[in-house]
Parts: sequence; C-alpha cells; structure tokens
Amino acid sequence: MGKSFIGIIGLGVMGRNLALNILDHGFTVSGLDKDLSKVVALKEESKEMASSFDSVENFIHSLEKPKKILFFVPAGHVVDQVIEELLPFLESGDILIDGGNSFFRDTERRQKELKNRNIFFIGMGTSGGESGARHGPSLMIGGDKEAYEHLRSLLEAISAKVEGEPCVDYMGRGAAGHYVKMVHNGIEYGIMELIGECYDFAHRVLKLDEKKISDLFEQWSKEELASYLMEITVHILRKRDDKSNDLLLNKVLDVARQLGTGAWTSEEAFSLQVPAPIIDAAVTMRNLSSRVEERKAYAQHFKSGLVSDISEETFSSPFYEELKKALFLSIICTYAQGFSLLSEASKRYDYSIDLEKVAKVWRGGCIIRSQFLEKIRGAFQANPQLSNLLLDPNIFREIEEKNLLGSLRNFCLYAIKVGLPAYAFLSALSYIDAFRSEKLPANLIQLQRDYFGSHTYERIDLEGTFHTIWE
Ligand SMILES: NC(=O)C1=CN([C@@H]2O[C@H](COP(=O)(O)OP(=O)(O)OC[C@H]3O[C@@H](n4cnc5c(N)ncnc54)[C@H](OP(=O)(O)O)[C@@H]3O)[C@@H](O)[C@H]2O)C=CC1
Ligand SMILES: O=C(CO)[C@H](O)[C@H](O)COP(=O)(O)O
Repeated sequence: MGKSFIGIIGLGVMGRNLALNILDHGFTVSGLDKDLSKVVALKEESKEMASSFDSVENFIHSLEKPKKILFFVPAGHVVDQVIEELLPFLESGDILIDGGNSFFRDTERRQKELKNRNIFFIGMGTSGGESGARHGPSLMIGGDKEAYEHLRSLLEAISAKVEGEPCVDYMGRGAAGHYVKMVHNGIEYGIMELIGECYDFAHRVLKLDEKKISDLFEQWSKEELASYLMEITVHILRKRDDKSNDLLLNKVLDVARQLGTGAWTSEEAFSLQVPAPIIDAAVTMRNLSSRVEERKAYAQHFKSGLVSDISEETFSSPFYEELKKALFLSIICTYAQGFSLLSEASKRYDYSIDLEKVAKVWRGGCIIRSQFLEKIRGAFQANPQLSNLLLDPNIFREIEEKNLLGSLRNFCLYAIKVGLPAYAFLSALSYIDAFRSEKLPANLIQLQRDYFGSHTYERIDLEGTFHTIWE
C-alpha cells in the first residue's frame, strides 16, 4: 500500500469531515483518533481512507515525506500531548498543522519549540463547522510560508470557492492564522448576539410569532443582510421539536455556552486598546445568560418581562424596515471592530496581515460569510492601510444614504423605553456616536488622573506634558 499524502489526528466533527473532503479531491489520507471506533467507522464510510492505526508509530509510517500531520483535537493541553506523542517519530522538515481553535499564544510557543528541531508548525484557522469541513471550509494559514507551499494545492482544492477563488490564504508569519480565526469568532459572537436581540425585539416588543419573524429574516437574507448566520436563523426559527408539538426554540434553555474564542478576542482588544464593544457585549451577554438563578430571582420583582408596553399600532411594517437597517449597521460595526483589531495586531505582532485577503477568505465557507464582505474586500483593495471600515467612502455613503444611523437610534430608543435588553445594539450605537464625536470628555479624565495620581496631561495649545498642583 502506498504512503498517504497527509495524516489527520482527531476524527471528530471536523477531522472526520475534512478527511472525507480531502479524499473526494483525490489526495490520500491516514487517520488516527484515540477512540478507535471513529477510525473504524471512517474506514467503513470511505474505502479509500488509509486506516486503521492502533498506534502513533504505524500511523506515522503510513505517511509520505515530508510528513504532513493535521490535528483536529480539542484546543489546549491535548494539542501539546499529541505533539509529545509524535515527537519521537518526527524528522527535520516535517510539517504539523493545527486546524483547531488554539489560542494564538500557544501556537507561537509551539512554533518556537518545534523550530529548534527543524519541524514546521502551521496554525490553521478553520471555519465552516461540520458542513464547511465536508464541502469546503474557509482556511486561515499562519506560520512558515515555505511549509504552506507543501500544502497549498491540497488546501486550495478542499476549501470553499467564491467565483472560482479558493477561500484559503496565507495570513502571515507566526500565529497569524489562529489570530485571524480568533477574531473571526469574535465577530461571529457579535453577529449572533445582534440577531438574537433583533429576534427578541421582534418577538417580545413587536409581538410577531416565529413564523412571521422567520419570513421577515428570510426576506432580509435576500437583501443587504444576505449571510450564512441569517440563513441558519431562518431554519432554526422554523424547526419543530421531535419530542413535542412545539417549536424546538421554545424547548431550549436560554443559556449560551462558549469555548473561549470570543472572550480571547475581547481580552486582546483590551490589551491592544482597540475598541470592540459589540464583541465585548456579546461575550458579556453569554456570561449573563448563564446566571439563570440570579435572573430568575431578579425577574420576580417585575410583573412582566418588559417595563412598559408600546401599543401594537406603533409598529406597522415600516418599522420592520427600521429594524433591518439597525441590524445591518450594527453588523457593519461588528466587522469594523474585528478588522480594526486585526489591523492593530498585524502591526504589533509583525504579522503583516493583508486585510483584503482576510475578507477574501471569509467570503465563502465560513460562519461569518456574507454579501457585505465583498464591500469590505473592496474597501481594503482601495486602501490597504484603512484603519477602520467606517472611514471607507463607499461604506460611509451607504450608511448616510440609507440613514442607517437614524434607524439604529430609533430602534435603540424603543428598546430602552420598553426595557428590552439590547446590549449589542446599544454598544453599536455608542461606538458610532463616539467615533463621530470630534470631542470626547477625555480631557476631564486626563485631569482627574492628574488630580489623584499626578499622571500629567497634554494640552491642545502647547507641546509637552503638564501637571497641575491641585491643592
Ligand atoms: N466543531 C466546529 O464547528 C469547529 C471546531 N473547531 C475546532 O476544531 C477542533 C476540533 O473540534 P471538533 O472536531 O468539533 O471536536 P470533536 O470533539 O468532535 O473531535 C475531536 C476528536 O479528537 C479526539 N482526541 C482527543 N484527544 C486525542 C488524542 N490525544 N489523540 C487523538 N485523538 C484525540 C477526540 O476523541 P474523544 O471524543 O474520544 O475525546 C475526538 O474524536 C477544536 O479545537 C475546535 O474548537 C474549529 C472550527 C469549527
Ligand atoms: O470555531 C467555531 C465556529 O467558527 C466553533 O464552532 C466554535 O466552537 C464556536 O465558538 P463557541 O463554541 O465559543 O460558540
């Protein structure tokens, strides 16, 4: 039996589907998982799959040189454990690829440790979930460019395509691939929270049922809001429970779980001092959702969930348009915050990330793919140094011409009036309002800091730093 082009360790949701995708494209694959039944099942599903390996040694020997080994195991210590197990069998020039959601600092450390042994370590951000892995994911590559060249033909073949262009590219040195994927997930958190809040408003304030909301969202997903997350939301809103007569949504606990990438994005944004309040709000709202007992106890103090009811006549169809525009602008702001973080990180960590390429690989296959990413790509094509998407003349014009800001403000006013939690929308509004403020009260903060801590301040009329003797 010939040697395999690539080996995959971890044949769960992602590894299994990616293996099948790779096989479909004519590349040979060996698979390994600590759960042997997964290896056997995959071999049964695809006769071309080279398995079943009951030991790392046999698995390694089934691979052609340089050995290319892709991991899809849980992020964290398991990745280190897998590397430890492989090390005795690796040779100079071998290439390890971590396709999981690893923390970028871990990837940097692994790259340094393995470089001493002349082993390449690629951090590959992977998006698209189960179906993306099977039919075409979006792939964000970081690490040694030469090592990427060994994988390029395979990754271009298996990735999603948009107008013939593969949704895979080299993002930059070091952990750039995992960094871009982390920010992708931060944006994913933001958009999911916004869609959730929009649904909540439509349901609890406009008093629309799920059928009507799903029809509305379906219509929107054929317009400016065309995106994967809108599409799946339409399906979710229509899904019936197989254990009762009800909708599945009505049977599901209102606690949003998380594996950490959204919080990492927020922590990074704080660390690099890049404002990303919608992503912060999305993480906070997931955290708040998990405080079930506290929420229940506090809710006892109020007769109804909403502070006041607004008569239904207030909300005729034209208001639905306001809601759509508010969501659209807030989603634009979420992308703006993510790209702004990438722009800063690229400089700080010397990744040299090409933001146009990021938009290109996110247009297809990934969870945050949307029609709007074409405009984002255009913005970075026109100005690769653009520091914030809101400054792009075309995006600015669209916001102005459609009066998106007016709609967002109107939506937020109603949400506040009735007491509906809309933290992500309110964060989007504050973000824009702060950005369009030539003057902020930060002069007062400068003086407060100087007052209590002698931290000094800058003046608008004189160069240098100043301190006032306050008492
Ligand atoms: N699911 C998704 O939509 C996406 C996931 N990711 C990331 O991809 C990675 C994998 O995710 P996913 O496929 O969902 O996870 P799964 O849990 O479905 O699969 C992981 C597999 O790795 C196996 N495994 C665990 N430890 C070892 C080990 N030491 N040696 C060999 N195999 C091992 C697990 O076996 P066992 O179950 O017996 O522990 C399991 O079969 C994660 O980092 C995840 O965050 C990235 C993008 C999307
Ligand atoms: O990477 C992904 C999608 O892009 C994974 O599905 C990830 O698990 C999503 O994050 P979380 O589990 O925290 O919601």
